[in-house]
Amino acid sequence: MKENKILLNIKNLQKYFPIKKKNIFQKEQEYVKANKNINLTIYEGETLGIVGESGYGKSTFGRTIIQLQNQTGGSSLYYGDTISNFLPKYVKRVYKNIPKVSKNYDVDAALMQDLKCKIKDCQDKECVEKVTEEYRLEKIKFQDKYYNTLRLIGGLAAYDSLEVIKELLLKKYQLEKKLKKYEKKNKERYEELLLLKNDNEEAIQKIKNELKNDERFIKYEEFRDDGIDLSALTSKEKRKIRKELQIIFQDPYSSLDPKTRIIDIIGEGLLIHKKFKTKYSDGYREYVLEIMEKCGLDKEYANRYPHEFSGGQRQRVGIARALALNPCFVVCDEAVSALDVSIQSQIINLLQELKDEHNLTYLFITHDLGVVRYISDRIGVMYFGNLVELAPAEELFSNPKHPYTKQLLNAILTLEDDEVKKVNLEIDYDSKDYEFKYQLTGEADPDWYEVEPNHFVACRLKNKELV
Ligand SMILES: Nc1ncnc2c1ncn2[C@@H]1O[C@H](COP(=O)(O)OP(=O)(O)OP(=O)(O)O)[C@@H](O)[C@H]1O
Repeated sequence: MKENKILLNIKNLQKYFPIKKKNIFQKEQEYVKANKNINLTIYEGETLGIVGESGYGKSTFGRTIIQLQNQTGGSSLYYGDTISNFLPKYVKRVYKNIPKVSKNYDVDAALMQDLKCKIKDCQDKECVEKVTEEYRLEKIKFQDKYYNTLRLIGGLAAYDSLEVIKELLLKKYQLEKKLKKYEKKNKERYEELLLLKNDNEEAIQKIKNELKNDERFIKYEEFRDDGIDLSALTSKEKRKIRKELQIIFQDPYSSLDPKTRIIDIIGEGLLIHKKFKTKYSDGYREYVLEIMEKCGLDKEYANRYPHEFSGGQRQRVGIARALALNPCFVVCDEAVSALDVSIQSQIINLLQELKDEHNLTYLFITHDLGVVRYISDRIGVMYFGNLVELAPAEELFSNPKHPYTKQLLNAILTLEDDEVKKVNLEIDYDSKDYEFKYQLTGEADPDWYEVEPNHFVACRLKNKELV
């Protein structure tokens, strides 16, 4: 792992799939809660493994982060690009709504505070649990409502006239947009706009200087964050950013179009993202052939069809397709699970080599604990749509804390004996500072507690002051 630069910061990620109503009288919409409330930071250059049994939401998580599926709650902040370069549309919307949203902020923040106090007033454990859960859910709603605003405007939220802030920031957005447009087309206009931008920046800075010692300014300024919220992008923007966020699928048989030649499968994204105009453009063929070679595919095979390849070779095609656009983040969704063991290790080695060469970051989803231990820097354990434990790979294997992680590791250790001894998850698993109240219904314990440095576990804290 390189010097710990954050690439993605995932906050309260939620993905619910609506279930078709059983009949016309059913009023309440029901959901499959595939990802419930996931919080996670992914660092540039790391391989983060995600393990858990089938159906616990691993694939959904991988696809939702890169917005192949729409996120139904929370934010996924991406730092591989900047707000001022990408200029997402939601930023304009947030600026427009500053006065409206801010009007309710203090009232809602006070309500949150009341709820927090209510926990302290509780007389029994049952009440504490109920109000804590209520607080947790309200906090997610609160963050969804306000955090994109606070991340973008920071301490400026403390200024008396939010109309002025709104106008200044909207102007900033528009100028940045125009600057991008004229950058290559019209040097004179570009210079003119640059002067206007400097004026605008000066005006904003003046307000910041005025507010510098204001308590509220300091408080709000801490929220400032340059991450792009992937979940707030439009479909078009999601497609645009997808070139940086790629996925390698499990099944090398079904994920490749049987009627398309290998060269066209690998090059398709290059044309979609306009890296080349057509497949006859100068350099296109050479570019694709070079990627093929890097991924261990003979250039001679460029015009062949997927069915002419073995499983391992097809997976190399899948990798070449994902890497053609030079992404920085790649989700490997059970990328080696369908392959024979000997081929598996070749593909894993290829992924490692490519990672070093291109400074990639991997989210490596698998149910294979041997593979995940070998390839990952850190591992997250998924249980019923929640991340229940996160730790450096060796730490997780040598010092698992969560009952489900223990069960998972216990299962591989005893599989060879043909007898899987499962830990009973329904027990209270006690320790000095934290406990697990785990039921097989899969509701997660609400606290995400750092039990050792970089080792997090979802549990309940006995003593809330520890947080
Ligand atoms: N498009 C969808 N529509 C409705 N439900 C879905 C959809 N995709 C996934 N699910 C449901 O979400 C839950 C999590 O599925 P997911 O595929 O993410 O799990 P997984 O841990 O990756 O399992 P596997 O290893 O078997 O793929 C499952 O209950 C699944 O049925």
